[in-house]
Amino acid sequence: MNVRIALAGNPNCGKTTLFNALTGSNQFVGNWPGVTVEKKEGKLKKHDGVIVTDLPGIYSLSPYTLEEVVARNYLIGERPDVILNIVDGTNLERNLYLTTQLTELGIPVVIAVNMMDVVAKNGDKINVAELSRELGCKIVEISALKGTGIMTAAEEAIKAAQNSKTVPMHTFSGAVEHAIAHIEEEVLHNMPEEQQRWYAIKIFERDTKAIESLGVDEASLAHIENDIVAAEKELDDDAESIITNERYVYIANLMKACYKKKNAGKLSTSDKIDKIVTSRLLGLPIFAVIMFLVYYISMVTIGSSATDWANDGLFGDGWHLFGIGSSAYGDVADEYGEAAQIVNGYIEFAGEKGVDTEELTAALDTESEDFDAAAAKTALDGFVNSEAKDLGDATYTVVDEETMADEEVTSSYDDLKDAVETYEKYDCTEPDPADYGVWVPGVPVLVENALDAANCADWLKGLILDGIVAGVGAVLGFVPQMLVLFLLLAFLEACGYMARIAFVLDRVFRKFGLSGKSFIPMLIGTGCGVPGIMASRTIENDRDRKMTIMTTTFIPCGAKVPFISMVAGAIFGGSAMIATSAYFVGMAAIIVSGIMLKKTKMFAGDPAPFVMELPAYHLPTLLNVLRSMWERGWSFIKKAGTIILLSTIFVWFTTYFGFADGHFGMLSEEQIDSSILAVIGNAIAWIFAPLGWGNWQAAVASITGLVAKENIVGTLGILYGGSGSVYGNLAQAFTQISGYSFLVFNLLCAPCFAAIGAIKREMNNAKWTWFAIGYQCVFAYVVALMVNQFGLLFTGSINVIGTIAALAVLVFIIYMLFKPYKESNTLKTNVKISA
Ligand SMILES: Nc1nc2c(ncn2[C@@H]2O[C@H](COP(=O)(O)OP(=O)(O)OP(=O)(O)O)[C@@H](O)[C@H]2O)c(=O)[nH]1
Ligand SMILES: [Mg+2]
Repeated sequence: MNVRIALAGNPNCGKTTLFNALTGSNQFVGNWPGVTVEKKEGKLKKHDGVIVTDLPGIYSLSPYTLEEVVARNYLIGERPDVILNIVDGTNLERNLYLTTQLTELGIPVVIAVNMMDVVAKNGDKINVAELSRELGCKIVEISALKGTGIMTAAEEAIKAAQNSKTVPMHTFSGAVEHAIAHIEEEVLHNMPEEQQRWYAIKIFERDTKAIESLGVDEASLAHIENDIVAAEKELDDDAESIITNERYVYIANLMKACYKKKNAGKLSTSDKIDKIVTSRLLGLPIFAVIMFLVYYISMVTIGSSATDWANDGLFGDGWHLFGIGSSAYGDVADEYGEAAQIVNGYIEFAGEKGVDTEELTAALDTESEDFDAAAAKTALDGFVNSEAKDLGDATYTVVDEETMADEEVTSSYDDLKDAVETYEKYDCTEPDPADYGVWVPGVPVLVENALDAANCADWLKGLILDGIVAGVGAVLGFVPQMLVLFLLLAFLEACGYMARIAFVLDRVFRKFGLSGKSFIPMLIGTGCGVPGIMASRTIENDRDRKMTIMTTTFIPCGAKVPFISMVAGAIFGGSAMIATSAYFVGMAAIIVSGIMLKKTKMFAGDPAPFVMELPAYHLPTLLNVLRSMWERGWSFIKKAGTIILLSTIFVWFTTYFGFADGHFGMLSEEQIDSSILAVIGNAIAWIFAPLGWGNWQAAVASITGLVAKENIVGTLGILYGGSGSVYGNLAQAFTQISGYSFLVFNLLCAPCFAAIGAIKREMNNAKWTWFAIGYQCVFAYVVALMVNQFGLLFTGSINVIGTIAALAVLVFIIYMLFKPYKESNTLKTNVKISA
């Protein structure tokens, strides 16, 4: 027995929630219309041979947007065995409009009235028995969220598929029915009887698609037209409006008979919240504050401490279990570190002054095999009591660990004596973190020990440690931060606030050629650009949609976050401003591109009205929020285990192998400049020289970023790993200006291959795809050029040609921004306005 159940209903009525509950799938659920944009199939739990299909939401069977076409084509073209019509019980009147159409298709229909938990809480009453009798189909009350009634609904659907027909109970007024009967007789008599009515009504509405698909001939059409015109005359309206209006009148009567609202006329809580949140005055400021909080919490407070743990602890030297002992150890380590710095500085200074310090240095070397604390103390005491006495103040250089900057320090003889005392207190040995609480070694340490124990070959050890662990670890280190970000976004989505933002932002977005609905693709794009680009399907207007596809990936996606954090940490001392500014740069890029592109011929067209329903606010379930957080986070982790792993292995091999000293082989740290990768990088680095970072490492990282943006971090991690910390080496390789230019370029340029694929699919046109990618790359290049050149200008090191080029670009952009443009006030295409 094979049964295909289709879940059909208005957007945001809970189809996907029900689908997940029935099939055990994990499809995305969000509290706004248009979450599902493709049909999804799943097997019904505990029932063999029953396939459930989740469809995008539709308001009617006359589709406006792309994803509505998907749903309609499935219902009409593939004809499922039964339709399970999900109806939002809190929005009965509007939802039943679709129901009246579904019952005409000649496919058995079972209605599931969803959100019954909310209906009950509001104290509203639905007379299900009466409604079922009026509509002619079985009705089940359910709550997809709580899981009540859902199996009953599915089982009723299976029963209906096997042995019942749904006969539309609703009839139109006499003249219309007369015309419909004629149409059925004239052109549809060859069709199975139950399917005739739906097509007859469509032909009555003069639906060109239906007429074309049936291939109705001219003569019959002319014949039918007489009946239609007669009905139009009698009812004094056009055919399509007659049908729409009569459906609404019918539903209004149904509602009177079957629905009792408890607090009729009063504002609901959602309405009250919306009065503030979407108000003209407060809407935008509230949005700004909430977004700031989201990024502050995830990037600065919780997120960054979690990320520090992951980077320095889990994928670093190690960490204290539960953090116990880490502050005690921190104090001790600081005390020892300061003392050691003075002691070493003094010895270095003495060496410069001609004192023979060789023996002393050897005695203090804790790495050496015959290190002995007592001997070290004796040697040091000897130094303090004789040679050091005559030296006076010592001046020496210290290298700052974070910034790698050199610093001149002067210490007196008394400082030395104090320092030596402290130093000897620790037996001239760096304190061991394991003495303070439970010390868990980091992954690299564990792996290194294991490899040493296994007597692993040097090159393999290098590949595993410097290649795989360093590269993949650098990416995974950012998982905690991203999970916090995704958690907060999932909450905002699920409670219903995101839909409000689309509404609030529409007033702003409209000014630069986008729709408020473009916000949702961009928002989803903060997680990953691929679903972000796909979400643009809900935008009705073709121009708005293309523009959204082109600009969505300007917003930093999850994969770009690690590299933004890396630039901020290494080059800008960990400033939170950098991460925040990346989102502003992304936003600004969208705005500027929108305004400029809108004025080109390609994007000229009709303005589109904003139509979107605002879902009721509700407190999301913890499970749903966690699920959506995990979905996004998991895809990030999965990528680290596959594509990023392969890329890091590739980067490692090409980094450590190459031609040096006349033969091909493995290179030492100092010879990296002759590696295969360096040769490739050097060949293209000149392109980026005007942007301030014409070094081969950065060029290579930008290229590997096209495979997956996480690779930028992994690649830089390997290329700048060498001796010293990655951050320190990066700080030396970039200035703040060139670092920011590097960030801006990689933020705005073409997205990863997966997202390019999504652009191609959604544009469905090679020319547009290339235009989009080309535009993104050129735009990224010129913005980075301006950052670098104007930055240099302000710091006084001018490059004449570069500055002129940057100025020319700036002038062009300003010209495009202020070039007069008038969007037509009238619509050029015909738009139907229905009730
Ligand atoms: N209170 C309550 N909320 C529900 C119920 N069913 C679904 N929801 C919520 O309604 C919102 C929309 O759910 P989805 O399953 O994404 O709706 P959909 O019909 O698939 O929406 P589209 O894919 O946009 O057409 C989510 O926030 C759900 O948590 C229910 O029975 N009770
Ligand atoms: Mg859905």
